[in-house]
Amino acid sequence: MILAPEECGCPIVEEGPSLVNSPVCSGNLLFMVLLQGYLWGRCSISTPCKRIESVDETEQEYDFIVVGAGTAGSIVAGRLTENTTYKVLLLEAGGPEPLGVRVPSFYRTFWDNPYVDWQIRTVPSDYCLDQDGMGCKWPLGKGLGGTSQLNGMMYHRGHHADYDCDWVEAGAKGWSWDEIKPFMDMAEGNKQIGSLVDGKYHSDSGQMPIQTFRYQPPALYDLMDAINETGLPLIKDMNDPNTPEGFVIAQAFNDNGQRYTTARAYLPPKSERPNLNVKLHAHVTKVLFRRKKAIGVEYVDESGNTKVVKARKEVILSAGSLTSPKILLHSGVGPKETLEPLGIKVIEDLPVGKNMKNHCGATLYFILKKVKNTQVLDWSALTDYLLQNDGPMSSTGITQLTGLLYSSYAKKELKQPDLQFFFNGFYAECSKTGAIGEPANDCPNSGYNVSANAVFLLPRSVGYMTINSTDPFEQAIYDPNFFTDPIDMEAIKEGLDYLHQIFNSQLLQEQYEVELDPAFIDKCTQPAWSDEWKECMIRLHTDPQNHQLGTCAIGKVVDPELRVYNLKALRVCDAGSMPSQPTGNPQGAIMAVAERCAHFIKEAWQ
Ligand SMILES: Cc1cc2nc3c(=O)[nH]c(=O)nc-3n(C[C@H](O)[C@H](O)[C@H](O)COP(=O)(O)OP(=O)(O)OC[C@H]3O[C@@H](n4cnc5c(N)ncnc54)[C@H](O)[C@@H]3O)c2cc1C
Repeated sequence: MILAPEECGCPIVEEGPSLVNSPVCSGNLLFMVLLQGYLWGRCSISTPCKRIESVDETEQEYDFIVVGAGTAGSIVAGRLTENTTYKVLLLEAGGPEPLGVRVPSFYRTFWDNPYVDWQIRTVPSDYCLDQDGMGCKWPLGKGLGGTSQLNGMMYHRGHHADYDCDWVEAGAKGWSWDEIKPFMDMAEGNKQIGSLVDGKYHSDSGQMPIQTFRYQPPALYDLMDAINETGLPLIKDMNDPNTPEGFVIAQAFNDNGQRYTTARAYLPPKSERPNLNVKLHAHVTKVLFRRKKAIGVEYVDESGNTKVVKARKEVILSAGSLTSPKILLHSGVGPKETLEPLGIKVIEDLPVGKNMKNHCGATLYFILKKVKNTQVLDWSALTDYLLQNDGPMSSTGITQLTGLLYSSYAKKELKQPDLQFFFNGFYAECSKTGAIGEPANDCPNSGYNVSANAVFLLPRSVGYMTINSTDPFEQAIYDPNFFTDPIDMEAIKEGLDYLHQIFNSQLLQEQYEVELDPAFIDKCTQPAWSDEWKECMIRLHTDPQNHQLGTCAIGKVVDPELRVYNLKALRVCDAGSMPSQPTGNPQGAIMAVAERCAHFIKEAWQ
């Protein structure tokens, strides 16, 4: 039933950008206006009684200050305030979660929207050449839930060797698989134990709901059949250590057809948790110190006023791997050769920002010349969604399929696949009029567009971030240094060969008549699929993942309990604290880092 707003029990406050002006879908005003209105009116989607309200003014002092209400920060603040004797302030530069991010099929809709995306660009380079020579675009979440508002929702825990070998060897003592697993379990609320996945490798007691999306488009099953035809494995659970390799419909952070950000999963409204104050539109500019002890932070509020707030016990930075180091640098914690020339007083000389790592790959664009029904957002999809939380709007199309394989550089005995594959298309994100059965916007003239990505998960190239200004509102400098190690390029080429096999399969050729999209290959004039062509495509259509980490790594900037070395009362708890990549999607590991961070803090202050 479609409910009228007054039946929700709390007033509906429309916040954040609307779907109506989405750049992904223009020209369908009436249908999109109605769709947005129906979503707001559906209480189980807009959940007005669970709204996280921002305090007007912060108090002078709190026990703990958490900076950033993103993926990790929401968990840290949610867990700390379970202890009702702690008064916690959660400061977030962005605003509330826009309603549209809850709809899985709109998962790309808010990329590049300044309300929810920091719109980060890396330094110009000889890759990401399809992005106007201005460096790579890195979408980065802003607002409640942080990047868990924008991401593809795939749940992966990484492989045991990521922790047992890579993390521990990098100095993360106490972070082996067996030691981190309890915290993964603490976060995971798996809804398919017994029906799809094995309880030995999953937990159902955590706060984050996890399951496969309810809906899979028919094209996804064709794609799986094509993969099967090429002889590549299909698996049921990519988190089962016995099946590390294969293609799978990923389990995702969702429930009842809706995305769950960590803010939604962990942060109760003010009425239920009075010891938690959330201040939105509060941009933290620096940490304040008395000698070597963090005593509070400075932030700028929505009116442009600079405020100071004190912490009795600790300050926890969870502003993400690209921003926690930036705040540290502006506070005087970082390499002295960076800080001194800028005139920033050095509080502690540490290699902040120096170990920036990210997964990297390439995107190939295809046209399906012979397509079946391509329109996936229409009245029928909207009705399925509103009435049953099901249908095309409740999933991410063929993006919910992923695959993990070994390149020739992987150590198979470690069961640590180092290539991952993603697919994009068949999203219910755009419609001309909402009429059932009409073709999608990009049909039928040239065909229907899909794309696929091959990503190397253990890149050898290491980047850095730094600042060259004392203005905390200026973007920092991000240089991922992709391909400085030639192995990274070679491994991605192997990944492209797998995609070639899949898209060249008899099934996809016969049923979809697939070909490379001429609009995306015309700059690479070498013979298709030659080594030179692949390198050209990789540099042109580079696919930097948004899995940046390591900028405040354990063993370099923070100790194994996530405390900044040689300073008191200051921790970094987010992707930046992770010393190296999990081989897969990182949010599972980031949630475990945040759970464990809260655990360390509670233990320290009990
Ligand atoms: C497009 C995309 C797709 C992805 N897909 C997946 C996926 O399918 N599965 C997966 O596991 N991972 C995925 N990821 C990666 C994953 O989402 C991120 O690694 C993770 O969310 C990062 O968590 P975090 O807590 O470190 O930072 P964030 O979630 O980014 O949180 C940082 C928060 O701090 C706030 N903040 C920043 N600066 C300040 C400041 N100065 N003052 C106050 N607040 C501040 C930010 O606004 C933000 O809310 C994807 C990422 C992207 C961008």
